[in-house]
Amino acid sequence: MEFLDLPGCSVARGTVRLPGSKSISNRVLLLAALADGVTEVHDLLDSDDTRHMLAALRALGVGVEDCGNHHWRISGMGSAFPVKRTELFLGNAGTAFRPLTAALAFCGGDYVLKGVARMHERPIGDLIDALKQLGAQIDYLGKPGFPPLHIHPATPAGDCAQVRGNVSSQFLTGLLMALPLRQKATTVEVVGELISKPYIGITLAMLRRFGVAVAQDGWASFTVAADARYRSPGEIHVEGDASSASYFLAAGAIGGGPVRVEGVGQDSVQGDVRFADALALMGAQITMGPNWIEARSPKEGRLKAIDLDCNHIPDAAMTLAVVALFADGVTTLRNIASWRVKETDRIAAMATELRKVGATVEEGADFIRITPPETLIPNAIIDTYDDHRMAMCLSLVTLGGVPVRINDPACVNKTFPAYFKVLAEIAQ
Ligand SMILES: O=C(O)C1=C[C@@H](OP(=O)(O)O)[C@@H](O)[C@H](O)C1
Ligand SMILES: C=C(OP(=O)(O)O)C(=O)O
Repeated sequence: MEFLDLPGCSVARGTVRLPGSKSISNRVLLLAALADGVTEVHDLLDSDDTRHMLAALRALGVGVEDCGNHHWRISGMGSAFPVKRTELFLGNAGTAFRPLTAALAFCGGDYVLKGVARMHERPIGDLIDALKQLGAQIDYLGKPGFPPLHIHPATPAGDCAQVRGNVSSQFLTGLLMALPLRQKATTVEVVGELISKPYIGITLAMLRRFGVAVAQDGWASFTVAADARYRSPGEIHVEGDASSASYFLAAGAIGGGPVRVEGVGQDSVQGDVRFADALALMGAQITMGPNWIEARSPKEGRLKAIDLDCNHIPDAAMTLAVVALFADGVTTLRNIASWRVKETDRIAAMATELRKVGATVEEGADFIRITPPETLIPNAIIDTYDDHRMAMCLSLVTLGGVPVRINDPACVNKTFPAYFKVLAEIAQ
């Protein structure tokens, strides 16, 4: 489908059972593949990003069985893959590309890793530099610092590496996931600022579930012991996706509500549940249980603009940019430089598309500032830049009662193939 015409609506109400978390699904799949024993994975996300990870694991010789109803059985290989030479295509899945690069660097084989054109523009140099300090042998097949990559067997090397954390936390995540494969005590030190910290929290939580403890000195240094080894937890349940939850919570905050999302709540390991705090700051009524969150419009009056450092919620913060259209005042979202190196340059893309519906938007290297229009411009034709979050975020404009055309709606397949169907169930 080339485009999807969404009708204007004004009320959002209902309950949404969330699809599985992308971040947790892809971590669990790789750790289960590298563990001793069989792992029964429940509630796995079914989307392009997880399909790329599953296809890669199959190509590497891992036993991967679809038991139906989002239940997968992964037969762990115990620290190495049987297939020693293959080429993997990982689409635009950062959570597959970066951790697989790190893990395969220590698996003693020859591997070529490729992605879509945009993946070949997304930086990976800081990860490769750190892996090389640990003996990894990796060649760039295109532009230095970017995929595609050719990975060769590692050579013996030292026990400490430094990694820069200010471009993507996925580099540190990849390293942490790979360290137990070295069977040698190894320390990784973070040089300078570390962005998107809650994702490191997800990584550490998943490593713990698979039997690996990481000794931590704040966010500055991480050590994995020589005898660390992944062990299957037997069964594991994937939480609902907290970033996907943001669209429905925003809908509840804009369109009256209540909208309840089920699958994430106050017990979640995902940093993006903190999106609910940002909505509360804007005046939305938020309630939370262990594994659900509910959002309604403010008790009185309209939503209010905010000025917020969004470094801890880089993905869900995009949703705030659209909520800003419905808030009184000027909203500024800060410390979001990483938006520029994701599925597209998200600061530029968001600015362009919000202007189409009448907003005044200022952008800087690491911020976006949005002044809502008096009235939204109807029938905007929204471009989505092959970015699932652009499509999902901009669909919320319809809650202002204006129809919107979304170009290339299928880009939501990256993390949430059923998104528009679910939105139609709660938005009237
Ligand atoms: O580790 C993860 O699962 C992710 C980390 C974040 O990336 P950065 O660390 O590049 O901000 C986030 O944007 C991405 O969608 C998922
Ligand atoms: C940045 C994202 O994806 P990736 O995991 O490919 O980095 C995202 O889903 O918003």
